[in-house]
Amino acid sequence: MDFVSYPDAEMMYLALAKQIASELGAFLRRDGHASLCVPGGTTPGPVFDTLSGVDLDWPNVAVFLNDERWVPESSSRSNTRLLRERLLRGPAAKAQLVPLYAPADQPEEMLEALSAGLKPHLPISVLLLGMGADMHTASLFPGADLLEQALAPDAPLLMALRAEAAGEPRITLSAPALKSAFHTHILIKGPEKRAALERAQSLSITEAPVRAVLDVATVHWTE
Ligand SMILES: O=C(O)[C@H](O)[C@@H](O)[C@H](O)[C@H](O)COP(=O)(O)O
Repeated sequence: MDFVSYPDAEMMYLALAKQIASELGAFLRRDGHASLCVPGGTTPGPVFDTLSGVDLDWPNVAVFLNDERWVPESSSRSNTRLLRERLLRGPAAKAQLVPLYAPADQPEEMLEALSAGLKPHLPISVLLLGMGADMHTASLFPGADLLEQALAPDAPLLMALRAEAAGEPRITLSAPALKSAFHTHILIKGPEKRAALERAQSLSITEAPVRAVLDVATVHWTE
């Protein structure tokens, strides 16, 4: 794991947005297309604000979430809503949004259709992840009902998971799908998450699911 500590949040958001843009740019020049997989939650908004204004060949960038809470976009809990409001604006409005939600009572009903939409965009060019203080990443929560299956090397691309800490049912990329990424960044803020990250390194992967990606990730942190 690489660990980068920044003097303040503003510098971290700017540096990370710049790095992601440059990694996407390299894929676009080489392959003509790229994919960007991003977290929801409260931390990444300012990175999205900067990234959305960067001049890139956005129509050839597929953007999708690491995971989604099973709520419609009208809910303030919707990660898709966050993406539309903070990332898919300005120049980045031309990116292709690959959905991780479709109206249905339960995520299981949509797994097949959503996986089919996602498959053409794998492996992920650039993966940005968040992490909770409980050491979950994406919706790989400690104690989730299907955690072991989602961590297994032969896990399907997308899975529906339920966990007490998660609130709603979740849909999430599985560990092997996340691990396929060419570039992996984890964005965390504050002393509690830094301590959790350190603790994660001595725990098992089911206790600290973020370990699934730690050895290939660059962690970006500030107070
Ligand atoms: O839907 C979600 O909640 C996310 O995708 C999740 O994995 C998030 O990245 C972490 O929970 C950290 O969330 P915060 O940035 O809000 O602390």
